[in-house]
Amino acid sequence: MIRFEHVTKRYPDGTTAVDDLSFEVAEGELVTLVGPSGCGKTTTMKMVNRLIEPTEGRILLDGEDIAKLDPVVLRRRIGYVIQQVGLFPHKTVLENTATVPSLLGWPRRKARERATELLDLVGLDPKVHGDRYPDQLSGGQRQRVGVARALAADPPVLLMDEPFGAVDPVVRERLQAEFLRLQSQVRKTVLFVTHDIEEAVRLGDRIAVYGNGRIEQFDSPASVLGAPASPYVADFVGSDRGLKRLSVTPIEPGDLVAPPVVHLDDPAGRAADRLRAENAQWAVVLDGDGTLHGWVSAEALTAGTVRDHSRRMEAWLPLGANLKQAFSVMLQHDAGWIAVLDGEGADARFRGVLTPARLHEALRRSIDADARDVPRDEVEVDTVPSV
Ligand SMILES: Nc1ncnc2c1ncn2[C@@H]1O[C@H](COP(=O)(O)OP(=O)(O)OP(=O)(O)O)[C@@H](O)[C@H]1O
Repeated sequence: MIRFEHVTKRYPDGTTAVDDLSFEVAEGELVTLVGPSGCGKTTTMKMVNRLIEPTEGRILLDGEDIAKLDPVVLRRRIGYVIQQVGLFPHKTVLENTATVPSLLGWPRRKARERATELLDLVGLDPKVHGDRYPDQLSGGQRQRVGVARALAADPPVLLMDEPFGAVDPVVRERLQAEFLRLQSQVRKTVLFVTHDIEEAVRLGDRIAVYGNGRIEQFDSPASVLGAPASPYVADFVGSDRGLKRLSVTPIEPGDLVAPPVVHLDDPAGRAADRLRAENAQWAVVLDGDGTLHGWVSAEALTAGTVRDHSRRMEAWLPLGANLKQAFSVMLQHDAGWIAVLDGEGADARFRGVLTPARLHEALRRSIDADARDVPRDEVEVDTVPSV
């Protein structure tokens, strides 16, 4: 979709901002460009919409050399979001959002309808915020309008230059989560510049780690964190990269253990026998239809049915949630394990449980799997015996 071929940018004063860059962004992919200040990220991005022209090399958009396209026509295919947002102060939020469709000559009503739809999509209520002016919005809301405006003409490509850089960390996290949700719906091809490695790993399908005009590593977030290509990258991602990697490592079926399972209406005596036979202290309790109800301890199973003794289990996640969420849920519920289901709906089935030891093992196996380029369930790691 976007292809850089040996692109170099030298500014007139002799600064080489980008040096012989070659990489490709696939259709619908979100690539984050991350690196310290001044390493060439913004220059890279601005060459895509021709705010800056390369000195050497070429950039292809859908196979077409962008140097041969009219810049105005080119920019219609590219949404652009920057940190300073750049909303027109004398125009309402709705008018700001409708800017590009209006420029493209859409009928006024259609442009406003589209703007209304977009505001909704980025989490702003058009009825509440649509008629306000930019200075009547919070920083986070202004950023949302910036994203809505960039998406208004439905361009296939989005360029985002530190779009969430100016808001506080809490708002920033929320905007990132909302943007991920939005991207899963609209599937744009996105180049996203940030100097924040946490943001880069959270948002990127792949990350380009920049160092002085060159890409030092271009890889999945898990690989960049698990197997940095050079001491420079290792230093940039930080010594706590194992911890950061938790957030990009999903829970897989092979990570789960299968504890004894009993049903709500089982007689307590029979359930107690099962647990004794399996030498287990507790069991997972399922409803009649196989959905998760909770858990029961072996010693509680005295008389009646399992229902009389079982406790509700709030500590659960769906498969595919990441290990950081798993750890966080364990801490939040002070739980020694969490249940893992095959989805989030009311009919989600119980798949197994994740324990702290298995969580650690999953992390180690995923690092090993990336280093050896094999699927995670093919990796064996030595398990530290429990004490
Ligand atoms: N117009 C210009 N003339 C000369 N040098 C420039 C110009 N614009 C940028 N540079 C230099 O090119 C290099 C790359 O700049 P660029 O803005 O691409 O970096 P960046 O990685 O986006 O940095 P930041 O994170 O601080 O925005 C820097 O050394 C910068 O000083």
